Amino acid sequence: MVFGSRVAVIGAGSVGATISYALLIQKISSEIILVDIVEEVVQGQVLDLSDANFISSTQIRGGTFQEAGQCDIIIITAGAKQKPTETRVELIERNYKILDSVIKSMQPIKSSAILLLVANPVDILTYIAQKLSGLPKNQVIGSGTFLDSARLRLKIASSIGVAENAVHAYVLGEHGDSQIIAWSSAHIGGKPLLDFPELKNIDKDKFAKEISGKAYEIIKLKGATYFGIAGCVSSLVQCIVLNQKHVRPLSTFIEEYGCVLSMPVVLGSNGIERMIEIHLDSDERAKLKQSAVALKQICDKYVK
Ligand SMILES: NC(=O)C1=CN([C@@H]2O[C@H](COP(=O)(O)OP(=O)(O)OC[C@H]3O[C@@H](n4cnc5c(N)ncnc54)[C@H](O)[C@@H]3O)[C@@H](O)[C@H]2O)C=CC1
Ligand SMILES: CC(=O)C(=O)O
Repeated sequence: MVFGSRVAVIGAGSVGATISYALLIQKISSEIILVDIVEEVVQGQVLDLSDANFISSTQIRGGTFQEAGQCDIIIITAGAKQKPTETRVELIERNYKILDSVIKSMQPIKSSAILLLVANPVDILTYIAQKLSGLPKNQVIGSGTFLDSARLRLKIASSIGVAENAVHAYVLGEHGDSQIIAWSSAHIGGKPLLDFPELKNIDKDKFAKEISGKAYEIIKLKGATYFGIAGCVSSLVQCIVLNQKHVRPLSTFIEEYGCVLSMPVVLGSNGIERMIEIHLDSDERAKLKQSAVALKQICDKYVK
């Protein structure tokens, strides 16, 4: 456990509770403070999660928005989730209002805090949180396409027969329907991914649809996704707390596009340290730009 690493989880629904459980198991934070507008939900989750306290050195309790604002890492999961067939972008009206009220209720936010957005549409909400929170942009991050990239690596790893962490491949852009797979830079052991016989003749569009459609598939079957994102977020918390400087595809402000999208970034204890300029071919670049223009139009409706 790293002494003094306090994490707030705002939103104690499926995603917030599962992230809290992953953090408990990870034993990296000193304390988790769970916050929700529905007090009974917080009480219930804390009682349930504290039954697992015997396997952890991390304490969990309910708290106020003000206390959350003073934590080292503030994870925002509060928000409506997609109904089957609903897109993430369609959540913006509801989740903008929730985010606005959460950020106002936490003010003044600790100046060194890292704000980690998870609620959807995560890229647009990250952009809005960068504007509303008053924190430097590198401290306001979205989980972005880290989860999509994990889905991609799993699928590739199982078709080639290597470990997932041997697959160097990213989903970039929107954590949503316009995301792109950066095929042109993807490799295993330095060999371009598409040179592997197992992948040489794949239908890239169909493959990409399976990755971007995985959340829809899970939501259709069980109503929500939460284990994958909890794994992603707890590993991001570890990276921040231990200043590990891993490279992850996260929602970050892209100067060139004037909006927030996922690109590979170096993550450390001060947040995003820098973006990695990944090679993209002209088709990938064009699709990314198209996605950025569409997202920026939505962002501009909410904050200038
Ligand atoms: N970025 C990603 O990869 C993923 C994002 N998500 C997103 O996470 C969000 C949460 O999903 P679930 O936990 O499944 O939903 P949920 O409905 O189980 O929980 C949402 C919680 O937010 C709370 N809430 C609403 N307004 C609030 C406010 N003003 N202050 C504090 N709490 C408030 C609700 O009371 C509820 O407990 C959704 O937007 C979902 O789309 C889900 C999975 C992956
Ligand atoms: C719900 C969501 O954003 C996901 O599982 O990718």
